[in-house]
Amino acid sequence: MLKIAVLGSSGSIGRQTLAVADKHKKIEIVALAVNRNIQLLERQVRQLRPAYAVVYDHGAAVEFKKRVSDLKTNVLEGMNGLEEVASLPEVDVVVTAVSGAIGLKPTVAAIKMGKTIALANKETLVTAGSIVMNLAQDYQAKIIPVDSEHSAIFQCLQGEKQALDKIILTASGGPFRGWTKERLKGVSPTQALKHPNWNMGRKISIDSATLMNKGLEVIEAHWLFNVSYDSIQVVVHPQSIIHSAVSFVDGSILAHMGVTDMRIPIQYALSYPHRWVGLLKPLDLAEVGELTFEKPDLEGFPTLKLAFTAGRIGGTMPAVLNAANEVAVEAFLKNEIGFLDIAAVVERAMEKHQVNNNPNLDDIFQVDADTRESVSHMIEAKGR
Ligand SMILES: NC(=O)C1=CN([C@@H]2O[C@H](COP(=O)(O)OP(=O)(O)OC[C@H]3O[C@@H](n4cnc5c(N)ncnc54)[C@H](OP(=O)(O)O)[C@@H]3O)[C@@H](O)[C@H]2O)C=CC1
Ligand SMILES: CC(=O)[C@@H](O)[C@H](O)COP(=O)(O)O
Ligand SMILES: [Mn+2]
Repeated sequence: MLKIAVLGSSGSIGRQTLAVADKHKKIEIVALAVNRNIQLLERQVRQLRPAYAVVYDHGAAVEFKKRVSDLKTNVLEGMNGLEEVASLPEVDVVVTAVSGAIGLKPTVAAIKMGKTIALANKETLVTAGSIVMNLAQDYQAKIIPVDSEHSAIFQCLQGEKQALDKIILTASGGPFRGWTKERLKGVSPTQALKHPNWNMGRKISIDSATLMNKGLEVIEAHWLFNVSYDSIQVVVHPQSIIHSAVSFVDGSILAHMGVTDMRIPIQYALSYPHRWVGLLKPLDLAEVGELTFEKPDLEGFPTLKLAFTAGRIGGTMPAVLNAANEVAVEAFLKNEIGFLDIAAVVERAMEKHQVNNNPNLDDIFQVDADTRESVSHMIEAKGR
């Protein structure tokens, strides 16, 4: 049996992970964790009977403990709870499927116990990529990407990493591909949440609309595959059939294709280095028809350029990019700022930041907290 802990079990990736586990009876769920969606967590716990359930939010945890007092499940709360289940000796794989840099601490806890991490939470690598990858090496913890592009690249590179020349990261272009800046000014959260190809959580959907998702993925790819930023090319591919590609030194390009369903990369992260029979009807290329490619619009969607800049500067700068973006996306979703303000706020936070080139984890947490505070003030002042 493969014993797993799912951090973020009520979310898009978390629910799809449980669907994969349900199909493959060789997976046992040891722990589930959410922030505050205790309605869904209760259903999951009653069905799956994990040994542990974590509710991050204190008030929701108190209520949840009452609701499941008839069960043997140990209910934990807060960051300690997340770190505890990520470190359990009986857990083989920790699926990090929480949204945002909150995923960093439990991922580090899991790494320090030498666990295998099925990593969906890209913000962890954006915020502290160097530290996380070094720790993984020191503690011999494996990080298997879940993000569709990185799973694609990981699969293309099996056995051939030495001959890699370039990573070709595909981007759908989001719901506003081809829109002018003028048109983008007035877009609403409802419009921005409508991704053309994927059904995802709210934060990543907004990131896809601004192209920040691709920027975060560039930094994620840099750390996962140890490639320079000059060797990462972003190509807009509106059909999202090619999930990414790699170009080798001899000029050959290997691409990974599949239907737009995250259960495939989630399953691969759990089955690696093997392949299990899939849950879905495979892609029918004859039905796909056309695959098209174009250059990203860096003027209309400046977040991608900002992410390349933050990645190249390195040190604490990517943590600033990420924290500022998380706060700005939240504010956009609450209609406190406009769509184009997201990039403007991130750019301003980066301009104000004094980079620490060699941060430790405490420095990263401090920069993350300071950026959130200063960006919140920036947004408040804008609203006045
Ligand atoms: N969705 C997708 O297709 C893809 C997602 N990813 C990445 O995967 C991650 C998850 O995305 P997605 O599933 O879409 O996000 P969702 O918003 O759908 O789900 C987020 C999950 O994280 C939980 N969570 C948030 N904060 C905490 C916390 N402090 N403690 C415990 N749990 C917490 C939420 O709990 P609650 O419900 O209680 O708030 C929820 O279960 C992100 O980093 C995203 O970028 C990557 C590729 C594809
Ligand atoms: C499913 C997945 O991995 C998402 O990150 C997806 O790639 C978002 O699509 P775009 O950011 O390319 O629009
Ligand atoms: Mn992705």
